[in-house]
Amino acid sequence: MLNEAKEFLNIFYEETGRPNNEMLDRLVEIEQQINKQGFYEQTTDELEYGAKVAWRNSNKCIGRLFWQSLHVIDKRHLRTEEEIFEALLEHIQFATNKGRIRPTITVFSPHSVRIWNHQLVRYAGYETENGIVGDPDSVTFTEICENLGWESKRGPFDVLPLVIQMSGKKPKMFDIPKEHVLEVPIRHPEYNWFDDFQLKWYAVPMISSMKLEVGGITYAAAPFNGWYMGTEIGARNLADSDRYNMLPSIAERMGLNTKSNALLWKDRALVELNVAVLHSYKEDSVSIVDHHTAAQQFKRFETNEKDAGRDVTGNWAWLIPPISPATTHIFHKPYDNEKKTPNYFYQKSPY
Ligand code: HEM
Ligand SMILES: N=C(Nc1cccc(CNC[C@@H]2CCCN2)c1)c1cccs1
Repeated sequence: MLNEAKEFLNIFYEETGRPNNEMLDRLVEIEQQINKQGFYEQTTDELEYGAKVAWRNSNKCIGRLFWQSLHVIDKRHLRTEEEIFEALLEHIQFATNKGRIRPTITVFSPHSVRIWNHQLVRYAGYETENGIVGDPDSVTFTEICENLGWESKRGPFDVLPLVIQMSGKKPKMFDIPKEHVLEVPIRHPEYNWFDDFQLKWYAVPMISSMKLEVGGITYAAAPFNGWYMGTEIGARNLADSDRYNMLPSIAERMGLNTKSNALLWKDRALVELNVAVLHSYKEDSVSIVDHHTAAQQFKRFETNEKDAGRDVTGNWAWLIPPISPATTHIFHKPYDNEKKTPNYFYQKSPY
């Protein structure tokens, strides 16, 4: 832990222009804390910078240009599930900001809290005798919520409750008041029949299942949000055959012959679904980025990093968008997938 603390302190002091002698004093303090208690407590400044650098080091993220503008909320002092629930509602409200989404992370006490949700807002999924209703990705977690007593409406877009567990205790479940959840109905700029699908999606993606690692300290509950790239919703969440599987129905309404692959009916339906997603979010003034703009922003990130004398690391397979990947510069170059810390990592499931 001391070595990881030293490595991080070097980055923190060097990149923020803090004096070297202060770093040495701080390192003595940290070494004493570790020798005495087996761990150390980071200052809010250290934590804030660490969370930003962790974003900068996230190899799968195309949105890293804005890494320095992350809002970091320090909630390490909270001790009860109720306080944590309140802090999560504050996060949702602050990040949503009536649609002008603010990239934000809330950091809770290391190792003592787990949030069982994959994302703070996500739709439930139900196995029924005639297929799955809602989001197939959520079926397992939905069953857990129902076993914990959650009353579900068994509809296609039911927002799941928050499940918060303090170490050593049973998890507690909290419904999110619906006025906290901003959603966007999906409509198409030209095809009026698109409304008949009654599709919608939530405005803000807030990942709550990953851990933040900074300077040897692991924060197992540190939910973070950005805004969506349109393809996440239009080319995966609503399109995948094992998600909302909308392509056949859209192609049908477009009058395409779905018997012949060569007519590219899937591709035409995909493009129109993505046009609809971007159109709907923009018309409702909810932040979103198309994959072409996102790739251009990522190019600027690469240039900035080079100018800062840092090597950019990345995971090519995740960085290319799922539609028209070869129309972006990313497709045409390799990326070094070296894992640096600070960073965000997967962690073992709490259930
Ligand atoms: C501001 C707008 C942002 C956009 C448009 C964006 C875009 C994306 C996209 C499209 C992915 C791939 C997700 C997938 O395919 O499932 C991704 C992954 C990721 N992003 Fe970003 N991002 C943004 C902000 C952030 C922020 C604020 C953080 C953390 C502070 C972050 C951390 C990550 C991480 C850790 C992954 C990899 C997730 C995994 O391994 O499953 N991103 N991002
Ligand atoms: N735009 C976003 N998308 C995003 C980022 C990280 C992780 C995810 C969810 N990825 C998991 C899904 C499910 C399997 C493959 N993709 C989405 C952001 C979410 C939080 C900050 S940015």
